[in-house]
Amino acid sequence: MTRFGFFSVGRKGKGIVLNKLAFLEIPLFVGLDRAHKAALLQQFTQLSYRAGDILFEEGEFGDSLYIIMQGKTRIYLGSGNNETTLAILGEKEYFGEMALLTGDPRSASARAESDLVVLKLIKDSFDRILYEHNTLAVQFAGILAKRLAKVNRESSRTAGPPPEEPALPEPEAVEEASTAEAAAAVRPNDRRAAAGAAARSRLPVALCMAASFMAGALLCYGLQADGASTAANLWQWAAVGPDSSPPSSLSATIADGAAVEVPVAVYLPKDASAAVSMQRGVELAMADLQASSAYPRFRLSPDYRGDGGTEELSDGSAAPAFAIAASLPAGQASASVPTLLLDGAAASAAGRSVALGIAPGVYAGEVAEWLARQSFGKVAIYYEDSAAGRQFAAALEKAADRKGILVADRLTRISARSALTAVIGKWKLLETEAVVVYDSSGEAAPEIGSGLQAAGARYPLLAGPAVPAAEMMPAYAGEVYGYTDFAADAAAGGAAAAAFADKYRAAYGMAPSRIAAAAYDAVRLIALSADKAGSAEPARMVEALKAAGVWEGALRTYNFNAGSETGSGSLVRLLKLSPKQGEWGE
Ligand SMILES: Nc1ncnc2c1ncn2[C@@H]1O[C@@H]2COP(=O)(O)O[C@H]2[C@H]1O
Repeated sequence: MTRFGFFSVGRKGKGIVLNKLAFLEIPLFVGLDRAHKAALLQQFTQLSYRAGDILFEEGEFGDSLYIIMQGKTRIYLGSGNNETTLAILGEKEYFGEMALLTGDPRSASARAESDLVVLKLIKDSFDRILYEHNTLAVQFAGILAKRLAKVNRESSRTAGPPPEEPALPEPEAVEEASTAEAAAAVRPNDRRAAAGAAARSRLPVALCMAASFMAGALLCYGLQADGASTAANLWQWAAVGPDSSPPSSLSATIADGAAVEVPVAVYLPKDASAAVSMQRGVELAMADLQASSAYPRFRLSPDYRGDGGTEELSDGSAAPAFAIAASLPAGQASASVPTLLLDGAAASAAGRSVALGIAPGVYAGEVAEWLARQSFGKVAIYYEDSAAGRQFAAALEKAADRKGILVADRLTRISARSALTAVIGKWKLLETEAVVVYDSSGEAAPEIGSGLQAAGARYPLLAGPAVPAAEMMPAYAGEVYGYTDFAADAAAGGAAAAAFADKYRAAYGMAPSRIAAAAYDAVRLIALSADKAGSAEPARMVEALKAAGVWEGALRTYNFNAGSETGSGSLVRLLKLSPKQGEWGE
């Protein structure tokens, strides 16, 4: 099987002419007149595949919708002997819409079942078309309800009820219930009931899009949540046990006189500005260590590795005693090197890894509390395209649902300003009441804020865990709130946070970001661990770090002895930007 092995690619307008009549007959476009259909046609690209070619795989980032013009497509989960077919779709049917509507990764894989010709529509065009042609939302709702009902029917046949969930009704009753849910959804007051019904479906995450502009039709989506498995993978990796043996070159203990070298692998994130911030945090800490000669028996030697940590740890350079990574380095599932994760929860990073940040799930819980206190009934989430972002979005959706708040839209990556305009149009249609942003660079909220401003929308905007600099936000006339664990953001940090912020400003002429502070802390914590352990031997350093107790850092004050820092209610700070002064306050 080849991937993307299409044998001819029709260019816009050229190959499509052949399919013009067929295009006009696609049921999805039934509500559009001929002129609109003809205009729409220009947005599509025609592609051809051979039988067996894979169009995309489960879990991938999805940026296109496909309509089948000729042939068949198999939609399936798993691979090899574990492959399960969800559907075989034929001419004039479409697939790939879920990732576009939710921003989640592909919920299933798609393979050409026969030689195949499809029309492909990229996300920007999809968002715009959905916004411009409301009737399409109703078509999507219809197909979606059918797919969901079929999945429900089949899963109730093949599996018993999952643990801790109410038993499903019989297959026929499920279909009725789906119809009832759809009917309930048409009455605006029952939208929450419908959202609850979707959330109770067998699929772990449900998304309901209220398209209230058209007779209150509601799209209820049942989707495979990726958040849970991402989190499981993350912590499985983080929980690499103390029994994995350290690199032999590191069993060095202190020799008389000379400082012991502690090689540190620094995995820079893919995002360029975050990578610069992280590197600066490391450099500042190194300079501080040298200047203060705080731990004279040890000399840290950072070794930068790029590309989001996808390089192998054992790539020929000195085996590191410790690693620092923004978040889970991909492909490091069995790393035996202890790692300080700048994101994630201290409580969840077991074994040899220690996370410095607050877990995205903890943020999500606090944000849901706040949303409930403000009496918001329906919100949209924009989250960064990372494991932490996905965890946050999934956890917020769950926590919000428990409080009767509907997450009307959940998306990641807005590729262009025009796409943002379309997204805001969608939020308006969905009657979103607030927008929650999860972004560790602090750059997304100002972007979204200025988009909202331009569109004349004034949703309260909640931004974190890196809150944007106050001076980046005043263009937005709506209310802006921040949530963070970064003491400097919260302007309530201790002496360590203030001293770090001063040093950073002096060195680089700007305020430090959250990731810079976390990287600064990470380097100092590694030096402290070696000093406490009296050794550069990884296992001993980890033990020493975990017994370090309360330690005031630049990012925040950590409690390494606490065992669990989650849910204490005091870890996450909520701030409000006062529009007149352009300042954050608690
Ligand atoms: N149970 C199903 N029946 C039919 N199509 C499905 C089913 N589940 C997923 N799909 C389609 O497969 C696609 C996989 O990628 P997306 O999640 O973007 O969008 C998905 C739907 O278009």
